Amino acid sequence: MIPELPSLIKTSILALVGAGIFFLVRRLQQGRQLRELSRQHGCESPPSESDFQYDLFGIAKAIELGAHFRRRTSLLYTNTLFRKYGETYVSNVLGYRLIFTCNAENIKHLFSKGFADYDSSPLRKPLFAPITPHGIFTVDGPDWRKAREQLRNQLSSLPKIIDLRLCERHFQAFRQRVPHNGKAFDIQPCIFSLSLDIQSSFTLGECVDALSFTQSPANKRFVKDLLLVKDRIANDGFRGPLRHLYPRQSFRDSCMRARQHVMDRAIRAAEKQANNCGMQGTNEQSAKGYAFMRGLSTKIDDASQLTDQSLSILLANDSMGTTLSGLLFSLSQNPRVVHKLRASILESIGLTPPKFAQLGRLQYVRCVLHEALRLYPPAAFNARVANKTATLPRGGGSDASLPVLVRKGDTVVFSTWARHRLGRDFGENPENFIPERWEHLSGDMAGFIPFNKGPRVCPGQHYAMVVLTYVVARIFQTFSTVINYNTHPWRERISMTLENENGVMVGLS
Ligand code: HEM
Repeated sequence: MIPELPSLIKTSILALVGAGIFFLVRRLQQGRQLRELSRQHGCESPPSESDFQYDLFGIAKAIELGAHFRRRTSLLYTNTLFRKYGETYVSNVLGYRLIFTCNAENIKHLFSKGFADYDSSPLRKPLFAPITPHGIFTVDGPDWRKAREQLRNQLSSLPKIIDLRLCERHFQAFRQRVPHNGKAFDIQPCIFSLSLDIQSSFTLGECVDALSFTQSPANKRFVKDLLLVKDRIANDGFRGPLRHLYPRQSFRDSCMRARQHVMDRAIRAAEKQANNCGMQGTNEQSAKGYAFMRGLSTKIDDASQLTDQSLSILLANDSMGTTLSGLLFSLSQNPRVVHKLRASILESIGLTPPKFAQLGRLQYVRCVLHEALRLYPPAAFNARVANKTATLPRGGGSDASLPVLVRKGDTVVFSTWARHRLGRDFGENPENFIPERWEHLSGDMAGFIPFNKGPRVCPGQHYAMVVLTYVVARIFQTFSTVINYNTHPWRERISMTLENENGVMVGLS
C-alpha cells in the first residue's frame, strides 16, 4: 500500500534524524578511540598551517598548491613551510588530512618499522591504472610482493644484464648531438633521450632511437605517447580529485597506443619463451644481448602482466635523465670540479672506454653522482596513505619530539628534496654542489634517500649507478670543458621525475 504523503514525509524525517544521530554517535566513538590511542602512544598534534586555519574545506590550500605547481615553485614553497612550522606539519587539502614531513626518523619509519601501515596504491592506482593496471608502482600487499620477486632476479646480476658495448653505442649517438667547438645547446633533452635509448634497449631488447636523426614513425609515436602519459600522471598527482575535471581522451589514447607497442613485443617474447621451453638454458641472453623482457618472460607467461612490468621499468627510466641533467647543470657552474673529474678519470682508466671491473675505481665519479642525486633527487616528493590508524615517531608537541597520530586514510607526504637540503646531515652549505663531502660520507647514510630505503627501495639502484658511472666517465674522457650558457637559475619542472624548466644550456669542448 502506498503511504499517505504526510506519513512519507514523517518517515523520511525520522530516517534522516536517525542517520544523523548514528553518524554523530559513530564520530564521537571514533574520536574517543583516537584520543585513547593517542594517549597510549604519547602522541601530540603537530603544527597546523595557520595561514589556512579558516579554510574549513581546504579549498584555498588546494588553490595555493596548484598555483605553486603551475609557477614551478612547489619545492621552494614546501621548504619555506618546513622552515616556518618545523619538519612536520599538517594541512587540510580538499577535506583530506595531509601530514607533510622531512624528518629523518619519520621517513625512516615509513621505510622500515611502519612500512606495513602505509600504502602507495590509493594515490598511484588511479593515476597509473590506464597505462600499467597491475604494474609494480600501482600495487601493494601480496600483488606488490609477487611483482617485486619477479623483478628482483632480473635486476640483480649486473655484469650479466648490463651490456657496456650497447651503452657505448648509445653514447656515440649522443656525441653526434653535441655541437662542435663548444657551441651552446640544451643538453637536457639529449640526456633524457640517451637514458631512454639505453633503457629501451635494456627493457625491450630494441632501442627506440630517441637520439637518432632517422627515428622511425612508430618509435617517434611511442616516445611522444610516453612523454604525454608521464606528464599527465604528474599533473594529475598534483590535481588530486580535481583531475576528474580535465579531459582525459588524449591521455587514454596515448596509454592505449604505448601499451600496445610494448604488448606486441611482450607477446613475441612470451611466444619465443614457449618455443624455447625444453631447450637447454634460457633465452634471456640471446645473440642480441640481455633484454629484461625476455628474462622476465621465463617467469611470467601472461603478456598483459609482462607488459605492465616492462612498461613500469620504462617509466622509471627518467630518473637517470634527471640525475645527469642536474649534474651537468651543476658542473657548468663548477669548472674546478670538471677539471678534477676529468683528471681523476684519466688517472684511473685513461682514455679507453671503461670495462665493467674498472667502474668501481672511479671514486670521484661516484662523489659527483651522489651530490647530483642529493641536490636533484628524481623523486623529489613521495607519499603514502595510512591503511589503519598508525603513528609517526616525531613532530608532535611544542618541540616536535613526540609521536604524531596518523588516522586511517591520512596521507603522509615526505620530501626528499627538503631532507637533502635542510639541516646539517651533509655538512656545511647543504644548498651548494660540493662533491668532496662524499669523500667523508657514505651513500648508505640514513638521511640520503634518492632511492628510498627498506622493502620498497629502488630495485634498479645498482643498475642505475653502473650505467650513470659509465656515461659520466665517457663524457669526461671525451670532453674537458663544460661552458656555461645558462642565463637563468635552475627552476623545477615536476613530471614523473624532475627537470630544469629552463633547460641546461652548455657547450662541450
Ligand atoms: C638515478 C636513478 C634512479 C632513481 C633516483 C630511482 C629512484 C627510485 C625511488 C625513490 C623509488 C621508490 C618509489 C616509491 O617507493 O615510491 C624507485 C622505485 C623503483 N625503481 Fe627506481 N630509480 C632510479 C632508476 C631506476 C632504474 C634504472 C630502474 C630499472 C632498471 C628502476 C626501477 C624501479 C622500480 C621497478 C621501482 C618500484 C619498486 C617498488 O615499488 O617496489 N629505477 N626508484
